[in-house]
Amino acid sequence: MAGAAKNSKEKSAANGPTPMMVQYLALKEKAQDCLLFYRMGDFFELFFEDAKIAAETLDIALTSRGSHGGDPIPMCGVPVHSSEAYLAKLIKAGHRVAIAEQTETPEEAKARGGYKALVSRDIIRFVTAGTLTEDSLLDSWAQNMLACICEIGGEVGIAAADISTGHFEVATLAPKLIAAELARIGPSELIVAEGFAHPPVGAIIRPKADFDSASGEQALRVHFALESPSATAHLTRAECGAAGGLLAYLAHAGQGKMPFLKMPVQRSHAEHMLIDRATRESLEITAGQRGGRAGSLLHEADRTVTGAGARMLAADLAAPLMDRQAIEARLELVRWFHDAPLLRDAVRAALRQMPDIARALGRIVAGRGSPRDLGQLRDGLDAGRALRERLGAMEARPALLDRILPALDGHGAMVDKLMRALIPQPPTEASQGGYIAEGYDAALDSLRLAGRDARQAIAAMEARYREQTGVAALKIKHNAVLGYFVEVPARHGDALLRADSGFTHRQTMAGAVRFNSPELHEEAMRITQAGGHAIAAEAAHLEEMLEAAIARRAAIAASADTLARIDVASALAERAVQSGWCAPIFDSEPVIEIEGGRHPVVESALSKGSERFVANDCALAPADRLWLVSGPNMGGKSTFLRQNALIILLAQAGSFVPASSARLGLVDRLFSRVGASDNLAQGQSTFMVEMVETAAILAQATERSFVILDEVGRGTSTYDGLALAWAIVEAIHENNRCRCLFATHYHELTRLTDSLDALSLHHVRAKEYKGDLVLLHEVGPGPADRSYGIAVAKLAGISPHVLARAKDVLDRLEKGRAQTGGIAAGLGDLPLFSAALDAAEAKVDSLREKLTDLDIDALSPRDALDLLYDLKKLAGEG
Ligand SMILES: Nc1ncnc2c1ncn2[C@@H]1O[C@H](COP(=O)(O)OP(=O)(O)OP(=O)(O)O)[C@@H](O)[C@H]1O
Repeated sequence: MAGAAKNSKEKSAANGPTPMMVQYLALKEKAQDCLLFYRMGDFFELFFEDAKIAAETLDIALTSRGSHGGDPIPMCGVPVHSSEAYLAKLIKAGHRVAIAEQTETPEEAKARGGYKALVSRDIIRFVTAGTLTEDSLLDSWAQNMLACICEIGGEVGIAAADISTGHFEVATLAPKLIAAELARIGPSELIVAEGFAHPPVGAIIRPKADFDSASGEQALRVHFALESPSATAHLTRAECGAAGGLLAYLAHAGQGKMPFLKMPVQRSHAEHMLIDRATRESLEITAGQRGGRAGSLLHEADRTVTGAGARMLAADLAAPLMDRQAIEARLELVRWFHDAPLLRDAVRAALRQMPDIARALGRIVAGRGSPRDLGQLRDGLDAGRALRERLGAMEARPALLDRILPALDGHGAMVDKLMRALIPQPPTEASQGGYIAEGYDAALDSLRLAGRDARQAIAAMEARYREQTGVAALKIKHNAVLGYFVEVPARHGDALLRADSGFTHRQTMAGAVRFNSPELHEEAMRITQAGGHAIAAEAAHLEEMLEAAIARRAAIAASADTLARIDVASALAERAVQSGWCAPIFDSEPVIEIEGGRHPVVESALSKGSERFVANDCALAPADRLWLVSGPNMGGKSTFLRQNALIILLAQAGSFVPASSARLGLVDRLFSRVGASDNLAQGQSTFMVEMVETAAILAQATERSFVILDEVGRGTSTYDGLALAWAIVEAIHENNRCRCLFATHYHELTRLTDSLDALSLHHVRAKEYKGDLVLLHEVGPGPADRSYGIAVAKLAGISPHVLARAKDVLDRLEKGRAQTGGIAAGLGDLPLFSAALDAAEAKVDSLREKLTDLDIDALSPRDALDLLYDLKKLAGEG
């Protein structure tokens, strides 16, 4: 095994652990529940439980080395040069890793403590899902958020950051809104203060002291070098606490080395449409059912051409806006690109070539910047400058563009310097040099020239030696251990081994003999010296350029944001053109008037099979705000419900929408309860989940909200389900008074139109043609005439005799329903429903009234007979 320590250090001494083990255990103590990558030469090695976990996750061999307390020590290792790939796998599997590096060379250790001295090691970094900056460990199109929450004085502070780009935000929330806010942020790592009530599953608990609001505010001031206390005065105590917790965690993860962060943006949850986790999942906004992007709205809408654009679009869709002006500003920019196809193409072609400067900057500020990262800044900022000139020269620019374009200015001096200093394609690895361009530094050029001269001299020497010795196979080679040497095949070795040959023997191999010569030694020295000086000179230039980039980090990050916004707007314009999406119009009234609406994901799936999507209208307004949608299974109810929710979401994110026209009143909260998704992993039954989510909707939906409910109640027995659905519709109509689409198979619910005046009935059309069911996917007014369940079963291929039997059973059930009034018989007693029944009861009561008022003794036989006729008539009418 490479990198193994000396045996003497590994064996367990009879009287206690070896010095190496003592060092390892101390580092492991510091690493706590993180896996410890312990550097040994060219390997990172893991021991004990860590080794077992890593071997299993990485599918690498588990061996053992030495013993501890009498037991063999399990061990596995990964080569340092390929460790990123292994790290990525461990992080994906949910682990965190502490990297323990050698902090001195073996020579330094020897000089310090003699031959047996152990090289000192320390943890230099914790690699965790939320603190990554490496390209290879991140998805270019997705944000990578680290979030932090704490509670101070009854309020919850949230701080969230993507350190790969420097994005940093804080917010204060009421505790009940935490889940929705976390669902929007979608952190890959969540930090929670010790003692936080009900920490979310998987959260990492950190000491309470890290979240102290006064020290948090102080930490912000120090980190951002803020001189005036007023710079943080707008932040709440909860926000300062959360930001402090986040900074403390980052300092811990980087072991003092802080990553790139912009000044925190203070968010108010009222800025965004509130969308809880269940709604996000059911609408598949940024992730499809299987977790990835496939099948999601984001996937369907995304035509961005840069990683930064894709990340911004994901963030926009995750947080639709509530500010009409801000939405309209975004829309204006999309429309501008929509109406200018040539410009759009040119801008997208330019953006496509641009490197990801936000992430390059993130690596630079985190202290892991490479020549390649500087090359990316150079190319990205230069292309940004060209784009700025082009767009700035256009007429009738949208206001938003005018606002963001200036952020592309001001990098001229830096870009020019990087252009002169760097070669066109600088490498990621700096240690070998070669990335500073010729002509940038005369001293460096002459060092390189000296090296080149010496290499040429060595090449000439090789030719001369061949001639001199008569050995045509003689070669001058180089390796890391010997440096330069002369090599001849073994059978020619004797000629050079002679004392007067001018060569000194260095090594005999199986098939070759290796020599040195004073002349070769001299040239080799020249190369090494010149090379070493050249590398040092390049490193000094690199350092200086990295520092310069760090000093300009805020301006570079602002440029990256501008480019991302231009990418998002031009991509949404492209998407709109591709499928004929329209610009939504906003209205101050809480209306939803959508004509020709489509579900973008279903439409695109159908178009792959050359099927046509049937567009449908939706018209909700205060006086007709609750639609009950019925119709056959597979008829398109769920699709209709979702498409309206998605159209609203796209519109408020500043996108065109898949419809022929859309007039919308802003929606403050969007709720969707669609389908019965199992949540067994969390120990809750389907029905329980359904009710928990519905309860949240009833508690939170306002008059400005939009709710879609799909077959709520179907997760339990028919009677219970109908009863709940009934009560829920009433509550939404009477209490929440929000816009709502409610899909149901309970035909009985249609009776609610009698009592709920803002409720109307709609259905998805179907017809039977030659005994087969044809689903038209058209939404029309009125209730469905029947449920077609058996016809759908026939479509699905249920065998004819099972269908025939089902028909018999259905006939009997329907007969029973006719006789008893069905399962909803008797619902008229409900207070809200009583109006309809009162009319009937009024007639029964007039009969009773007449009988009660009657004085039988005062009646003549003739009057009695007349009265009987009257009563009979009255009863007949009842
Ligand atoms: N407007 C439409 N145009 C064309 N095809 C559609 C349309 N709406 C739905 N479909 C097709 O019908 C399928 C079923 O739609 P959906 O799931 O919305 O039906 P549903 O009425 O909710 O069914 P169920 O009651 O069984 O849940 C979709 O997967 C899609 O292929």
